[in-house]
Amino acid sequence: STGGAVATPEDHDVEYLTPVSIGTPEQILNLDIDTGSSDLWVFSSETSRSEVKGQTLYDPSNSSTAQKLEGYTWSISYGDGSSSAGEVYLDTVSIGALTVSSQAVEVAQKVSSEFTSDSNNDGLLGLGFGSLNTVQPNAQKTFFDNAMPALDSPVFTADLKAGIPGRYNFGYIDPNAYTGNITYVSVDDSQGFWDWTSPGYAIGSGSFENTTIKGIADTGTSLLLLPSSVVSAYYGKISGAKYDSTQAGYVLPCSPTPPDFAFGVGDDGAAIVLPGKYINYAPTGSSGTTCFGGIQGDSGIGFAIFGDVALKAAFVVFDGGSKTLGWASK
Ligand SMILES: CSC[C@H](NC(=O)[C@H](Cc1ccccc1)OC(=O)N1CCC(N)CC1)C(=O)N[C@@H](CC1CCCCC1)[C@@H](O)Cn1ccccc1=O
Repeated sequence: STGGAVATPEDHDVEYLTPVSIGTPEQILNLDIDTGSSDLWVFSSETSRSEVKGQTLYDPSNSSTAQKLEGYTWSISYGDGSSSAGEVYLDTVSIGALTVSSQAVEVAQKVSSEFTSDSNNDGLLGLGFGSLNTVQPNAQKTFFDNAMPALDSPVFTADLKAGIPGRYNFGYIDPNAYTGNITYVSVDDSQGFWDWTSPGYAIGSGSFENTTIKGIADTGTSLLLLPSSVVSAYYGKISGAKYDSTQAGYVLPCSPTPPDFAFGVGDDGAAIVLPGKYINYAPTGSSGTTCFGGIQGDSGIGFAIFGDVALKAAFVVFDGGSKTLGWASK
C-alpha cells in the first residue's frame, strides 16, 4: 500500500499542516507532521475549554472504532518549551489512501499556551523513532511503524516547499518530485531521531568548508539550527547582519538578498543549496527592512537541527527499512 497528503505552510513556513483522518465516520484534523518526536496527539473533546481557540477537536465518543486504553497517559514537552498531556485511545487513522486500523491516538487534556494560540494546528503526528514515544505504562508505535509492514517500500518522503503546499508520501518515491540523484546517508537512531552527519558547507560561491555537522532532519522545527562557527561564518559575509539579543537570534537586512547556503550530503560531493531568500525568514518589525535569520545557532541543543528552512530546499527520503536518509535537489 501507499498513501500521502499535502503539507500546507502556515505564515512564514513556520510549520506545515497535513489533513489526517481519524475515526469512523472520519474526523479530519490538520496535524503538524514532526520527524523530531514520536507521539500522535490531537486537540479533543477532553481538552480543557479555556485552552482551545479555534482548533478542530477529535471526539472519540463520535467514533464507532475508538477504544480507550484505560489507565494509559502521555505527557510531552518540546524543545521550544511547549507541552501537552492527556489520555490514549486506539482508532483508525488515515493519511490519504494509507490506513492504520489500530493507531494510538493521544487525546490532549491540557496544552500549553503556544498550542492554544496556534489555531490552525489541531495536533502533532510524530514520525521519529518509537523510543521517543511518551505513552505510559507502555510506549505506543508511530503511524509509520504501524504502516511499514504493509507499505510497498518501507519509506516516507518529505517534499516541503517555500510558501506553497508540498507533500508527504508513504510507501513510494515519486520520481517526478526531484532532480538528479538521491544521495543516501546513514542514520544514528540511538537517540530516537533521524540523526545524520553532513560533511560541511559552502557560503555563496565560496569554497566548500569540510567540517562534520551532526544533526537531525526535523520537519517540526521551523529553522536551520547549526553550530555557532558556521552561523557566524555565514552572517559574517553580510554587512548589517548582527546578533540581536532582544530577538534572541541573528537578524539581517532583508535586501540585498543574502548569499546562498549549501550543506554537503555524503562523501562524493553532493550538496543541497538553500537560495539566499530562504534565510530571510520573516521581517522583524513593521519597517520590513530587517529580517529574522532562517539560520540560527544550535548551542544548548547538542546537535544541529535541519528544520523546514533546510528541508524545503530538498526532497528527503526517510527510509525505515535501511535506517538511512536520502537527500535530493528539486
Ligand atoms: C529547538 S527545537 C524548537 C522547535 N520549535 C520550533 O521550531 C517552533 C515551531 C513552531 C511551530 C508553530 C508555531 C510556533 C512554533 O518554531 C520556533 O521555535 N521558531 C519559529 C519562529 C521564530 N520566530 C522563532 C523560532 C521544536 O520544539 N520542535 C518540536 C516540534 C514542534 C513543537 C511545537 C509545535 C510545532 C512542532 C520538535 O521537532 C523539536 N524537538 C527535536 C528534538 C528533540 C526534542 C524536540 O522537541
